[in-house]
Amino acid sequence: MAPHNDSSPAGSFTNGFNRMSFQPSGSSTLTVEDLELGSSYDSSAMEAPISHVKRPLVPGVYVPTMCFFEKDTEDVDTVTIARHAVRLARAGVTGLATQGSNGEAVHLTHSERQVVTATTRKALNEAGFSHMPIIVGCGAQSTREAILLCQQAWKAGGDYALVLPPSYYAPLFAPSSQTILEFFNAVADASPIPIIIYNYPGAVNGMDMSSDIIVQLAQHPNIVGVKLTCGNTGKLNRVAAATRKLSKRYDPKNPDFLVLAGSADFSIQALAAGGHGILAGLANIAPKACIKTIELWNEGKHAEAQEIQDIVSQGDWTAIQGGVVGVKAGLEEWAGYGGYCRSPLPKPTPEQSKKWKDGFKDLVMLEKSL
Ligand SMILES: N[C@@H](CC=O)C(=O)O
Repeated sequence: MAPHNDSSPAGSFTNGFNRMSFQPSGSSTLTVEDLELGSSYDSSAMEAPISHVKRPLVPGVYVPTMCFFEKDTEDVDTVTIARHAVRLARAGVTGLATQGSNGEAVHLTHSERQVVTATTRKALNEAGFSHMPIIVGCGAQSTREAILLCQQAWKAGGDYALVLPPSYYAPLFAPSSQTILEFFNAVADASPIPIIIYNYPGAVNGMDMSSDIIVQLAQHPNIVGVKLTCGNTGKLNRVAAATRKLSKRYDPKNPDFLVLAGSADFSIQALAAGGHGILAGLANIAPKACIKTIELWNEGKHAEAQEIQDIVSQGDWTAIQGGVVGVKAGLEEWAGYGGYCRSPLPKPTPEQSKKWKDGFKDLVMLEKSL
């Protein structure tokens, strides 16, 4: 059994149930020509060589970062992307995820996705956070495109791939069917970076993967975690328990298979059920509050953790209702940056912006006090 932070070379970046080698080592460089983006982008992030070092996936708070756009042109705003990544890192989060739901991946071309990831990697490295892992959303409708996204994520400096099941043709197969099993196994076989399963029924035509299929997939040597946005803590408990048992030498500080709550509003519930942390959009607004909730729980200060969780859950209700538009409006109102989502997502009216601002107020006050 090899935990993630063992001293193996950057060629065996896998879970410990069944060790195999996938991760190519060395370095890669993206070029503007590769990306065919034109001249409006800051090319420095793409042209810096990206060295692929091993960044362990440990328990904690992971943030699916927002993607930012220039107000007039809707071009990717690399300056704000870099600034936001560094702000989160300085707040103490464990890792970042680009191209999650909050990162508007569905609004980006493949090239733009690489720009966002490379910009984030470069910003973290330059600010002294070169150890911090980046997870990259790589879900796609075909197995072939998902593999391509994993390869591009690796090339742009991503360490792990967050993969949703395909869903457009969902009526043709069940969420826990052989088709889904084969999809994840094929992507994991071919991906140069380890896979984290993303179970988010709301984003994929209602497809809700069962604990049985997740545990089965967890035994693939290149599948190393799950983000459960389904909010089902019973499922989370079953997956955490089964993967713990599968582990030959379970280390809670460095588990072979990381089980993450997909929303901040069930952080302590997930920890109580054997989970290892969160990968949650609300941490864009209040990273310290999310971290504090988990720290207090892990220190056994359950009443204090519950108090903070109460505020976090209320804030998350605003994020859930406002979605990516509301979270961006909250950032703009409280942190002075954020801007708008890419079209066709609507720009909030002044009344809506005030509503989202007020909805995050208690959470932001808590955040500022930490
Ligand atoms: N509510 C979720 C949305 C996606 O998983 C989050 O907090 O990130």
